[in-house]
Parts: sequence; structure tokens; C-alpha cells
Amino acid sequence: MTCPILELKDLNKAYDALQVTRNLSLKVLPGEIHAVIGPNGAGKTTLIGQISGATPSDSGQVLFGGTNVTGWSVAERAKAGLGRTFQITAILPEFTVLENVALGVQAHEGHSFRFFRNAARDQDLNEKAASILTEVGLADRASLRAGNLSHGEKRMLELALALAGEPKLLVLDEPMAGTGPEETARLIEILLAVKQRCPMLLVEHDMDAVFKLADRISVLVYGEIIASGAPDEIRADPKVREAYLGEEELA
Ligand SMILES: Nc1ncnc2c1ncn2[C@@H]1O[C@H](COP(=O)(O)OP(=O)(O)OP(=O)(O)O)[C@@H](O)[C@H]1O
Repeated sequence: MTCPILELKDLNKAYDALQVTRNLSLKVLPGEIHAVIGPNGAGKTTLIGQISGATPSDSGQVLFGGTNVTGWSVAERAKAGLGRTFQITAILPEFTVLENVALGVQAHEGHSFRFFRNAARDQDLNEKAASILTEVGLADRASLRAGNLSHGEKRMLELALALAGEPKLLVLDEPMAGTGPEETARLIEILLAVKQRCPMLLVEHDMDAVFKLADRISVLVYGEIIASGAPDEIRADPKVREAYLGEEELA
């Protein structure tokens, strides 16, 4: 049997009397995009915090690559290969796009930020960074100041920064938020390409994007997963239609 890259077992989190996630279990398998959808306030952000380690769970377990990481910090999980993106931006606006990614590669390789002292290493970092920029479609923006990128391009750069950490799993928090239709279409293509080497857990409100990207979808309502399955199963599930998705959205 394939070992899940991420397995959540009976996770719970309450804020005072408000139970935000409830006996929440799910798996992300190698090679797949598993989307989590649900109405506002369903607990998606809280769940991402529980996965990344930013929000301690009251009970339950997070297994990453088969290892129990429940008690691990954000930094420890990130080091183990849990990449999170589309959060508060880590982009350095005064640096070029290439420098941003090269610094990300440098940080991942365990060097502190020494700002490019060794020429040979610079070249190696720059080559790795350039290859990641090609992967996310930003090669022609490499020498631009990151602050001058469009909103959608900044999202691609955030993805590039996450990839610089060579993650074993990417947790994507609303990657399509604020992007226009063209950029969304581009981002979908890029994420489908990235999926070939990195599985993802995707939280996203854009249903069109979710149904194009996801191999499996879990539907979260009031902190509970009410349905989990292939996109067609979710589309046809009466509980999901009733609880969350409008009939017309699924037509
Ligand atoms: N730190 C906190 N303290 C108290 N209540 C919180 C806290 N964080 C979240 N909540 C509450 O938990 C519930 C779930 O919030 P959460 O942000 O996880 O939902 P969400 O599914 O991400 O919503 P959205 O789609 O709007 O981002 C909400 O009722 C929210 O008010």
C-alpha cells in the first residue's frame, strides 16, 4: 500500500466553546493534489495551521512521510519538507526575482544569509534559482525587482520560494485569491506541472480551479469532513450540494 505523504488522524481544535476542527482525518498520497473546500468559517485556515504547526492541536496526530510530527514546530516541519505558501509574503521587494529565489535556495542548503560571497556558489545558486523560475513561468522576469511584479506574478514567486525549499509536500492556502482569469489559468497549468514532482494539499475557494486541479476533494463544514472523494463523486454528493455548493455551480 502507498504510504501517505501526509496523514491527519482525528485532529481537534477548539477556541473556548467553539469547536473549530472536529475529529478531522485525511490523507494526501504521493503524486496527488488533495483539495479542501468549505464555506467561510469552516475551519480551513485553522486546519492549515494545525498541519504547518502554527496552531497546536488539542488532540489527534499529524503524520508526515510516516513520521509523527504532531509535537514539532513550524521550523522543524518545514525542514522535514513541509512547504507552505501563499501566506504572509516572504518576498523581498528590493531584491530581484532571481535573487529572491537564490536566497531561498541558499537558506534551504543550510547557509545563513551571507549574501553571495563565493562566486562559484553564486553561480550554482543562480542556476538552481533560474531553473525554478522557468518552472513557475517567471524566467523572463528574473532581473526585475520583485516589488515591481504584478499580483499574480508575486504569487508565482511565492510558489518559486516554496519550491526552493525542495518540499515533499506543498500546502497551498488560496493560491488563486486576487488573481485575474488569465493568471488563474496560468497558475493552474503551473501547479499541474509542479504536481509531477510534489504532492499538494490545496485550500481554495475558486471551484473551477479546484475541479481542474484536484485528484481528491474533502469538504469541510463546521470543522468536520462531510465528504471526501474524487471530483465527480463530490460533484454528485447530495450532502455536499446541500451544505455547500450551489446546484448551478456543479452543473
Ligand atoms: N484565534 C482564534 N480565536 C478564536 N476563534 C478563532 C480563531 N481563529 C479562528 N477562529 C474561529 O474559528 C472558525 C473557523 O475559522 P477559520 O479561519 O479556520 O475558517 P476558514 O474556513 O479558513 O474561513 P475562510 O474561508 O473565511 O478563510 C471561525 O468561526 C473563526 O472565527
